[in-house]
Amino acid sequence: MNSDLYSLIQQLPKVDLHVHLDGSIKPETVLDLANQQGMDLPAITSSGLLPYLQVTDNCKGLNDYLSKFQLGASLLQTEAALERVAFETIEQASEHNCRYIEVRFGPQLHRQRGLGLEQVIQAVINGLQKGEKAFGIKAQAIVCCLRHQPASVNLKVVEAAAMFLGKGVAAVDLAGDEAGFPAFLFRKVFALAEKKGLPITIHAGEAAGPENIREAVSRLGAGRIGHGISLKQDPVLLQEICTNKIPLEMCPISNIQTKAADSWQEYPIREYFEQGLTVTVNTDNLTVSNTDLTKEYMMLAEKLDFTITEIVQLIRNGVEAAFLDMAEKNLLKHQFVNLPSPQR
Ligand SMILES: O=c1[nH]cnc2c1ncn2[C@@H]1O[C@H](CO)[C@@H](O)[C@H]1O
Ligand SMILES: [Zn+2]
Repeated sequence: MNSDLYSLIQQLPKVDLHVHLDGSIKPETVLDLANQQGMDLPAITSSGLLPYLQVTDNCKGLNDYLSKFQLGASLLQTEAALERVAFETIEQASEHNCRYIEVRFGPQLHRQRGLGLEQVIQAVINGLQKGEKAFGIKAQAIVCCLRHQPASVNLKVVEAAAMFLGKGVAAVDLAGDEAGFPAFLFRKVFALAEKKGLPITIHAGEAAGPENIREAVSRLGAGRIGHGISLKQDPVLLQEICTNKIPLEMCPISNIQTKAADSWQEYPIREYFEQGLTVTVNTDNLTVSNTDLTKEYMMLAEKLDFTITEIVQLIRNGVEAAFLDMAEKNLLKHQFVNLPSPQR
């Protein structure tokens, strides 16, 4: 590995628009929480826990990837645990000079011990706000609807998210098993989100074709798309997304692990970038994917020859795509004015 390049990338100010709380619990924190909660674990060291929390290169696909969330979620059932893990997500981001982050989670997954949706959301926001103060990072939450859950549950999630709009929640999302539950099933849910004025991002084109991306932007009101890997299969749609400046939240390391792309050579980020799409680079899941922002950009440099100038452009795209109003975005932009842009 080129360590000069690594430290240059690490030092660049960055943003992360797509990171899941429940996929980013530090293994040591899993041990600690299990200890506090009297819960049995399948291993007693943090390295022993990794196979239960993290995928390897042998990950078979998105559903295999999603199986790594069970253990962590079982420990995120109290306000204290949620607040701690939200805080630690900001702490981990700060180690890579992240200046703005949107952390997402499905509040309905954290009710096993009786918490209400609003209590879960408030606990996460509390942790994010503590992290903002401690590390000088601006943080917001994104609330996820889940594909395998009934509309009745997702509608309640949207209602709860709307109560926190402008008070820590930036947007709503749709996550989970894309191949099993296509986007058109969620029209009622996202009609409510639109009615409530919630910005919308949808995981689409990760484990299924471009029809889910089309549905997301044309029927569900998505202002951003999570991943969008299969967009290249529909050049007309690609042009529409480009013209309408709808950002793609790409997560390169996760996208290779879930087999959204079969190899780095087939990963479409460079062609999207060169065609003028608003491509952003994000982590998806710090623990499940064993990643961080520096690693993501390093892979783009090493596997796809992205230069520092190009990396800086990807970072600026992320700032542009943030779910912030004009005034807040302009404030954030101040932190990205004097970036080094030497050619490698
Ligand atoms: O890359 C992804 N694609 C689809 N769903 C995901 C991905 N990463 C995480 N989740 C899902 O989002 C839930 C809330 O955070 C997680 O529990 C997981 O099921
Ligand atoms: Zn995701």
